[in-house]
Parts: sequence; C-alpha cells; structure tokens
Amino acid sequence: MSYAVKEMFLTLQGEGGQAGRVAVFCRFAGCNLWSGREEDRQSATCRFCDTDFVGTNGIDGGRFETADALADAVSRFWPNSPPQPHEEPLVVFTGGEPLLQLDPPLIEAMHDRGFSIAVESNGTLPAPPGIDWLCISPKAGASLQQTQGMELKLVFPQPDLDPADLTGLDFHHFWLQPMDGPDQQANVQAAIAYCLSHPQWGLSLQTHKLTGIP
Ligand SMILES: C[S@@+](CC[C@H](N)C(=O)[O-])C[C@H]1O[C@@H](n2cnc3c(N)ncnc32)[C@H](O)[C@@H]1O
Ligand SMILES: Nc1nc2[nH]cc(C(=O)O)c2c(=O)[nH]1
Ligand code: SF4
Ligand SMILES: [Mg+2]
Repeated sequence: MSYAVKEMFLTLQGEGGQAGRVAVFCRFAGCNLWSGREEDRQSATCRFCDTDFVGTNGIDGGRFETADALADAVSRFWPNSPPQPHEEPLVVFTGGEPLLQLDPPLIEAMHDRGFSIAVESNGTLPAPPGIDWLCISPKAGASLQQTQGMELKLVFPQPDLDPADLTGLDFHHFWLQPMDGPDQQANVQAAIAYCLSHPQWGLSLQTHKLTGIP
C-alpha cells in the first residue's frame, strides 16, 4: 500500500511521558474524526484539533509507494548513521490519524532500521502489533476501540468525556493535557486542580509550544 504523509521533521517529543526525547515526526495526512477543513470543524466529531494534516504538501511530505521508501525517508532524519552508543533512534507516527495508514510492513521496516516506534492515536482503530510506545488520546463522541497501551493522554476538559470513565483502562500512564485554544490558561489551571485531587493523573504540557519548536 502507499502512504500519504503531510510532513516530516526532527524535533523533541513535546508531550506525554517521552517529552524531551529527540524523535523523527512523521505526520500522516487525513483523519477519521475531522476532514481538516475549517468549514467542517463545528460539525466534526473532534472540534479542537490544533494541527493541519490535509494533503501532502508540508515540509518533506509526499506520497511514498512502499514501506521501505517511507522508512528510508524517516531514517535519513536521524543525525547519526549508524546511531552512536546509548542512542535509540525514535520515530513518532502521528497525524491526522496514523492508524489509518500505519501497517505491519512499515512497523517491520522501521524496526529493521533500528528505530523504536511511538504512535499518537485517537484510539478509534485497533493498533497493529509491534508498536513500542502507544499513546491513545480519546475523543468525546468517538467510540474507543484501543483500550490498552503505554499512555492515555486526555485533552482536558472535554465536557462529554469524564476522566473518571477512563481510569480502569490498561495504560501505564494517565495524563491530562490542557486543551489549547481561547481558554488555554483556564484549562491549565483546571487540569492541575484535577490532578492534585485525582493523583492517578499527571499533567502533560505541550512543551514544544512553550519553546517554539515544531
Ligand atoms: C493532532 S493529534 C494527532 C494524533 C491523533 N489523531 C490523536 O488525536 O491522538 C496529536 C495530539 O494532539 C492532541 N491535541 C489536538 N488538539 C489539541 C489541542 N487543541 N490542545 C491540546 N492537545 C491537542 C491530540 O489529542 C493528540 O494527543
Ligand atoms: N514537538 C512535538 N511534539 C508532539 N507530540 C505530539 C505531537 C503531535 O502533533 O502529534 C507533537 C508535535 O506536533 N510536536
Ligand atoms: S483525532 Fe487527532 S488529528 Fe483528528 S481532528 Fe482530532 S486531534 Fe486532530
Ligand atoms: Mg502537534
């Protein structure tokens, strides 16, 4: 199968339990919860998205005809080849919704090149086996299919999605990530207050936005 990629870049993971790690980001085009067009936002299932994932016209985006071609393109972003001792190359597949496109051949091709694989998903599709760090970020009004992984990262607050309804799921880490947008500062304070009274939850800040990196 071929892959539609919006953009690729080397940066620091900004969010969740791996924040601060160097990673190649591969952002797939397309999502199943929003078309990505502003005129559709208010009728979409997911209405607060902070990301442009439409098309393949971003920096180093494009169409890749094979898993090997995409894996080679991702690998070229890693600064050292071969990786130095104590270095663990990391790719983060995000989107859009990466589980619309990430498949076993691409997972195998990245592992063959020595990469660990992290994924940022909305959890509406089952994850293929072999993902090393799976982050699921449930969305109100979307049925959650993937209920197991490394971290659950809930954008907070979502009026129709109570964190208490997620606490029994099979994840190692539970994060509240303040919703960016007009109420961002109030959302940070609300997330902190919720964590302090429900310590199963920790705070995930979008640190790349604080530092101004992609
Ligand atoms: C753009 S999404 C792409 C991956 C996948 N579609 C998902 O929603 O998890 C990447 C991450 O950003 C989060 N996110 C999107 N919009 C946000 C916002 N306005 N404020 C905070 N986090 C946001 C998502 O919940 C997800 O954890
Ligand atoms: N630096 C950085 N970290 C991120 N973590 C998750 C992101 C995403 O858009 O999925 C993201 C992103 O866009 N940039
Ligand atoms: S599910 Fe993810 S990519 Fe899709 S619209 Fe929501 S935040 Fe954006
Ligand atoms: Mg982002």
